[in-house]
Amino acid sequence: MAPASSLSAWSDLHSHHESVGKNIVLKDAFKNDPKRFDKFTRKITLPADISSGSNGTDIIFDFSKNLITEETLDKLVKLAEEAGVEKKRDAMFAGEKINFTEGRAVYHAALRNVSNQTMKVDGVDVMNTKGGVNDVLEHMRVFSEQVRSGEWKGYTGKKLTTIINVGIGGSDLGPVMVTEALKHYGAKDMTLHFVSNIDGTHIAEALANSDPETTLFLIASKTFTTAETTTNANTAKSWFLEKTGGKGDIAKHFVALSTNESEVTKFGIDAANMFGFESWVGGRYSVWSAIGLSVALYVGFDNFHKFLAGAHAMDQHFQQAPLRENIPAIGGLLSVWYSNFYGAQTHLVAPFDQYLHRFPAYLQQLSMESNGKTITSDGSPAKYTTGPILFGEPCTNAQHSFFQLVHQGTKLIPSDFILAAKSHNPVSDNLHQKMLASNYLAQAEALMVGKTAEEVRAEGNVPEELVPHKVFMGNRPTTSILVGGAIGPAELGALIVYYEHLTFTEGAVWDINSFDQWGVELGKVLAKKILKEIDEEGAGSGHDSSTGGLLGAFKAYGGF
Ligand SMILES: O=P(O)(O)OC[C@H]1O[C@H](O)[C@H](O)[C@@H](O)[C@@H]1O
Repeated sequence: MAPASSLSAWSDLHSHHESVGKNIVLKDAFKNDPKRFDKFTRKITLPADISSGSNGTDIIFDFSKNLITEETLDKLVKLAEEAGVEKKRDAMFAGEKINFTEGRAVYHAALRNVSNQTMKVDGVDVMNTKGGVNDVLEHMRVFSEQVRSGEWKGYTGKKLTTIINVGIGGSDLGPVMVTEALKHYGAKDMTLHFVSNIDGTHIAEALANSDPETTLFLIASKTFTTAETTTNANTAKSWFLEKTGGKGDIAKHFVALSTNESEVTKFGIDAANMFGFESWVGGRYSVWSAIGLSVALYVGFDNFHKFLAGAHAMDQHFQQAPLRENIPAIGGLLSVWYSNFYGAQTHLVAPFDQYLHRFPAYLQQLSMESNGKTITSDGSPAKYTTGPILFGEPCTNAQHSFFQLVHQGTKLIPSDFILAAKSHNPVSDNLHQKMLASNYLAQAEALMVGKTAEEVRAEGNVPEELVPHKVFMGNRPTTSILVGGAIGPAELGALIVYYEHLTFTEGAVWDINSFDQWGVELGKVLAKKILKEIDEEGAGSGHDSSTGGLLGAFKAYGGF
């Protein structure tokens, strides 16, 4: 494929931005077109049997507060067509090796293919082959039901009620985010810990309150070679063997979620207690795989299955809807519009939902590890900016910290706001929910309409020198996502996949490989060298004076 900037739709969008885009005044656009909301809102309805309520949940994506006209959308769709977004999407769903730097298919959609359509990689049916998607799901179902019911017992015959997931990156962020988001559905007698950091504090704190007789360790690592995870896992194993006086049965208390059977067995976990997946599942897309075992244990397999089914519904939408109606494709194209034509550098995601408090952290890996790339498909550097800096925090908290910059700073920050119409906790007669919703609506409105100097003056009693400080420029774009019910497993699955395919669309337009992550390697290699040097005499070798100086100081102060 060609670099995006060589496409004719790209230059066309540049002229369109000059003549139309930069002159759009959103509040006027709404005044002039009473149908703007309808024109730019898209909806997906989840099947009733997987939705959180008794009817199928609608999820509304209101794109109308974005800096677009109908013509802009047409031109963005044209860009997607010229960039081959649909072709690339179809290649992904056909199991082609679109991860071209690693020679791998990108097939996480197979993990949530609950309608069991035929999906093949290299001619092999990945759904029904031995050890394939359906076999692993069945293994997860049986195991999670045994643990939850107490049929699976620890070495002294007790039920396992503490789950410690040891993993990092995609082997951590998905499970953490999803178990937090679905806490309402979680087993009340279960305590979960997620140990990711190599900082010994993380594992120490998790072990401090855990009882080896009732603790289950999930060692989650696609490669089973990640330094943090193998080190934390070994520390956990030593703790377990020491606390049980060597009587503890590893087979009852340790399972592995991995693609690497030989490393798993070397670690001492029986292959029978390994939940596998394939190399075509990228780490940041692995919560749908065996890596999601903590989710299945916590919320139960039926709910895990609904989570997959909600994701599948969004996959089907992405595969089938024409680009102009395609929700994730529109999300991705808007991101390109702001990044490449308005010079926006960031993307804010603010869930108005406490259960989604780790959602932005999860999306950081999804977005930035996927599209934080410079090199295009022909090996040359992109002549345009790529992946935005994604950040966020739940609201209303974020309003009281960094929203100042979003409202009055010098940067354009396209923002997504997410709200569920129904709360799982409608306390105080829904007062909290109504206040939450009023903020969700008010923030998007305030960012859009702003406040002029005349309006500030009209409020009266404002000294003239304060007027400019109280002006809000407005015209700041937001996408409002409204879940027409409560966020249950299926709704969450669909929301995640919206962002997955939004990220896919961006990468497809930018002509980069969204599925490798070479950028994380250099630091790992240097850390290995320095680790050795900490145990050797001196302050290492071949370093710049800053690194060498700090290494020496660390050794002196730390007593190494
Ligand atoms: O699951 P693992 O093989 O242990 O990998 C864990 C993580 O580490 C790597 O450095 C990658 O950047 C991530 O994409 C991955 O999710």
